[in-house]
Amino acid sequence: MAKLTVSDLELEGKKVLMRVDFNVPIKDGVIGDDNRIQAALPTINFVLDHGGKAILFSHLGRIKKEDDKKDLSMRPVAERLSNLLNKPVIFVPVTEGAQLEDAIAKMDNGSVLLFENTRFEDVVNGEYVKRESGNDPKLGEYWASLGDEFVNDAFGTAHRSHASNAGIAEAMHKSGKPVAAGFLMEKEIQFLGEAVNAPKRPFVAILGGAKVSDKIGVIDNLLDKADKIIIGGGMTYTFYAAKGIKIGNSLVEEDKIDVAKSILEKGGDKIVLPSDNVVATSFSNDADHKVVEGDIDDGWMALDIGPKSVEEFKAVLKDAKTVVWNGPMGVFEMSNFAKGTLEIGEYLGSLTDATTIVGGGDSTAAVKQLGVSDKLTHISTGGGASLEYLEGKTLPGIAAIDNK
Ligand SMILES: Nc1ncnc2c1ncn2[C@@H]1O[C@H](COP(=O)(O)OP(=O)(O)OP(=O)(O)O)[C@@H](O)[C@H]1O
Ligand SMILES: O=C(O)[C@H](O)COP(=O)(O)O
Ligand SMILES: [Mg+2]
Repeated sequence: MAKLTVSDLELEGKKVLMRVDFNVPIKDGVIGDDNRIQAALPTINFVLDHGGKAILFSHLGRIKKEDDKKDLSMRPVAERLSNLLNKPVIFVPVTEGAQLEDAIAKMDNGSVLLFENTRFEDVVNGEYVKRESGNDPKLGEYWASLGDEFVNDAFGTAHRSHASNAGIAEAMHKSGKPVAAGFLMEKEIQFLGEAVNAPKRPFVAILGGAKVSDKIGVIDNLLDKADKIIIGGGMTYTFYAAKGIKIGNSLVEEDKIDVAKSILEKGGDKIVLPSDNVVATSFSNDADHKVVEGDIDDGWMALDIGPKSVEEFKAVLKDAKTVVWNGPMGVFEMSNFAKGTLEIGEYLGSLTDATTIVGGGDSTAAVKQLGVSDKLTHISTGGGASLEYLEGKTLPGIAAIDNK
């Protein structure tokens, strides 16, 4: 069903609440890759060009304790956004209260404001209360009260039912205010929709990265859709554990080993695991490292897939007509463990006959860093969101947008 979009709204002089996904890789206040910020610019510029007041907000990282807030302020994002838009961005270092309300009241038409990380609301007075990520209706109502219209352009967060996307939308509906999709949201739905509804086959999914407990369920569901599922990166070792292969100190989610077992039983040879890995003595680029096949001894951790696995994965990908990739094959941020991700990325770039879609904050950063992003069909800003969309799930962030 067609969704209401930002171009359907009356914007002049309106306070336009905009949920964006600015959950970018960030370390010590330095942004690693700003793809997600860039991807939201068309919608932001559209609102500004039409005389709207753009009130932006996003989560950044995960906040579970007070201390997490130190490194996860939105301030560096506001600075980057200001550079990209080439105009000032009013940064408000709080998520509610008089300071925010006053700043909004003072906004001129065509100006931009970004307030602090919405997940700061997850920890209040030192307690992990999850107001944002548990979708506390009071918080959604409060944020909804700050604006006239709500534009959701945060495709990357659409699989979450949080106060800042689903909660606000519900409150807007109750008060008769419109909820529309931004251009990025619209584009992502269009692109991924084709891959879900009628994938050209063989359809191969590649799952890696580190969010094992989040994404392992997706693999289970993708079994019905994909022809092959390649597992790599940090996702691998929970599956190794399920198969009784030794994993040393590699990343593992103990309480998902049973899920991995049942996926392996159900999937049979649809599931492709790496046969060798680059293992290291510690989580550091300077650590001693070597390639091993099969068992990983105690004192070693796997940080990349090995060369044999790369060749095996390429053989599976060779005839693919649709490839969806989420999650790097190794700790690509460290040069000694980037090779698996690089080689798979380059190989995908060479598959000119296939639709190749990469999703995920770090995965996107990886293909950009490695210089292969131009050769891929679509770079999605969604990680978990693109996967759940591909599974055919209804995403709460999308469901909450008004139909036309
Ligand atoms: N073997 C491994 N051990 C530990 N971490 C790994 C391993 N392989 C990859 N990673 C890490 O996984 C992280 C990325 O995983 P993640 O699931 O966040 O992917 P993503 O593309 O960012 O998706 P999303 O947008 O859902 O977060 C990287 O920081 C990378 O270093
Ligand atoms: O990076 C993502 O996938 C989204 O921004 C959601 O973040 P989350 O996995 O921390 O909820
Ligand atoms: Mg990530």
